[in-house]
Amino acid sequence: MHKLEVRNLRVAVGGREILKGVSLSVATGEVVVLMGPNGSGKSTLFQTIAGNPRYEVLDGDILLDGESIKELPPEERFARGIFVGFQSPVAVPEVRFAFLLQAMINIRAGKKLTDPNPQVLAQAQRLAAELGLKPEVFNRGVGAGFSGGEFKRAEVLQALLLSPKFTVLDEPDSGLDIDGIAAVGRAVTRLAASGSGILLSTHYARVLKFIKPTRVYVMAEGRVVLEGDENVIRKIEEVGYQSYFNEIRQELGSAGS
Ligand SMILES: Nc1ncnc2c1ncn2[C@@H]1O[C@H](COP(=O)(O)OP(=O)(O)OP(=O)(O)O)[C@@H](O)[C@H]1O
Repeated sequence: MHKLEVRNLRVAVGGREILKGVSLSVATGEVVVLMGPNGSGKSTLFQTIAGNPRYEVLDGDILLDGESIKELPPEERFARGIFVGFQSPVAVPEVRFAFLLQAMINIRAGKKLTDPNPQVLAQAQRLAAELGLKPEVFNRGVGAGFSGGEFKRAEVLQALLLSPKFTVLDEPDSGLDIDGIAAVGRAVTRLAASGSGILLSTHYARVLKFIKPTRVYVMAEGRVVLEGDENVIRKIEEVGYQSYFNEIRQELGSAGS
């Protein structure tokens, strides 16, 4: 078993402290869901896990199997098995999507870059069909003219092809049609069953139709304020964040009085 752990992480962006001591963990085979109101810091956490240099770690740590990775460059984190799919993926139209897929496989295997090999392409085509992606995307530039939904599906395809130790997905269900949500949900479940540890953020309880979370964390204002199971997601869907937070405050208040 492998473990990815975020420990008391404080992170600043553009000189402003956004994460104010976040702790959470995910083990291989788990599906961990991260929720939280807009602006609570979920994407900041994911960017920091990926190693985006614009996100300055002020304190705390990110540990892979107990070893700090917070000083490692993004490509080294990736090579060690951490795949991060972003909320708004970046297009790189100059690079063919098929080439990117082969490059990822080679980097993970510690090999030099090569042209796409036929087996990889065949596997990618099968996965694309499952995810409802048109096969022509492989000959297009990365993200070149991709719709929002195609971008999300393409990110999940990369994860399925790589079978990373950890798959970190920022709102993989946003911008997808119903079939897309189902396809991505099935893919996430399959990734976890094959041993990848999943950390994903979402705003919607509809994901529960397709995934069974091991654990749910809720962030607010740069902190993890709640940890629980899928009932937390149902409650948020039912009453919204602020009412839920108020309810908890009241319960804590009456317990303390
Ligand atoms: N580059 C930046 N410069 C300054 N502030 C930033 C920057 N990036 C993010 N922030 C701020 O950090 C806070 C957290 O943003 P983040 O995108 O991490 O939230 P989120 O929980 O992912 O939100 P959402 O659910 O809307 O995607 C927000 O107040 C945002 O404005």
